[in-house]
Amino acid sequence: MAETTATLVVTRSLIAPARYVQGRGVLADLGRYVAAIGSTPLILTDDVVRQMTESTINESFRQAGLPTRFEEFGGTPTAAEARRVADAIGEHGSDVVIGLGGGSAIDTAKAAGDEAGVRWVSVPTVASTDAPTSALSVIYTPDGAFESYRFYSRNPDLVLVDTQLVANAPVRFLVAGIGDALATWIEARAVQRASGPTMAGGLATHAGIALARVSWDILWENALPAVEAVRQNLVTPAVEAVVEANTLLSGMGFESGGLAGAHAIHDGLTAVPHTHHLAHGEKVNIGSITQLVLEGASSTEIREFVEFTARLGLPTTLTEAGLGDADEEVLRTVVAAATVPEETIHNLPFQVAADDVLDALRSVESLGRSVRAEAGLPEPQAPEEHLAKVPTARMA
Ligand SMILES: NC(=O)c1ccc[n+]([C@@H]2O[C@H](COP(=O)([O-])OP(=O)(O)OC[C@H]3O[C@@H](n4cnc5c(N)ncnc54)[C@H](O)[C@@H]3O)[C@@H](O)[C@H]2O)c1
Ligand SMILES: [Zn+2]
Repeated sequence: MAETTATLVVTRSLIAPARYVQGRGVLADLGRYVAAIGSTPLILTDDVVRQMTESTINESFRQAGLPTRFEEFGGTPTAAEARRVADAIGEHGSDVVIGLGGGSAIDTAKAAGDEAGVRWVSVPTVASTDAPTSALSVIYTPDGAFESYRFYSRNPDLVLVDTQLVANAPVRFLVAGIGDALATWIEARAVQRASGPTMAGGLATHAGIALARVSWDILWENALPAVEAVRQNLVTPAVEAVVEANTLLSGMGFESGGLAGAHAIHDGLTAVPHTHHLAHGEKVNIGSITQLVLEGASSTEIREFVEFTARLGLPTTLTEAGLGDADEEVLRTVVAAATVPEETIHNLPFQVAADDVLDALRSVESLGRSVRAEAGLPEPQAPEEHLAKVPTARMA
């Protein structure tokens, strides 16, 4: 006879934003969509993004009968910045907060909205990460090192992407977003093999895994032509496809499919200042290659991935990550941070030892160099000192 003790229930879960809207010029409709969510929005953004969007938003909000209030974003999603913005939400009596810009402003808006108890909306102006769709924020220390994930009970009420804005931005953002999105399938399939937990909680649904896979397929087909188009600020079907892959499919795919090695290595890379010139998706690409090596993927698969991402302009060597001449102690710091017990690297379907991760990471340098040489691509370049911490409008 069955006992009446608690049973271990295996759950599968999928979470998603309430609405996703993408299209050229769609920022002009933001007011109409936001009016369905709240009546006193607060827009969190920096000066660069405000300048390129303010007149369109003013007009859109005027037509929708919404007041326009901007709050200047401090630049890093720290706990203190989230608190400050939450206080601003309370002060102004705002009932919805809009993260406008890159992943940092968007993550801060989510954190602040959660603290203040209001709804939140993502309006990415670059397709550089899959942050806009997720129900979590990545929180950093004031020095830019990974601190923690913060999970929320819901995804954004709206994600709205204007593809013309994305196409007008420096192409490096789109390339970084492709790096972030390619990792999604590499990680989701590893989590599936391990029957590991996803970021949404529980095991992955078939839908979550399928979204991760679709994102990968779209990128192999469309990433190179999309990058070419965005160099010329063009919105082509390939650009539309890649923006959706980077933002929606990768976002839902990683959250409901699971993270593993690539993002843990990314988090580890943030622990040393050498890599701070890289965008999120660029660091993730070093993580993807490291994970492929660590899990013993076939040499053909690894080399194809390295060549494809090198052609896109993603870093594929330690040299490009600023770690070309880093001593063992620096790499050990990266690995120690990547392998702390709470890290997603432990979702891989085998025991992960720090020494194995260290060697996989070290192997990336010669691997990346030899693939580049074979493919006739130029030698990797070390970052220049003057490069900013994140890509800005100055860096095409
Ligand atoms: N929460 C999640 O699920 C998740 C997922 C992936 C990444 N992230 C986080 O996202 C952050 C990285 O985001 P990011 O790579 O977008 O960088 P970012 O948000 O730090 O910086 C973006 C920069 O681009 C500029 N910018 C924005 N739109 C522009 C445009 N159209 N033209 C020119 N410049 C423009 C901004 O002024 C800003 O300086 C990291 O904090 C990372 O942890 C979070
Ligand atoms: Zn990511």
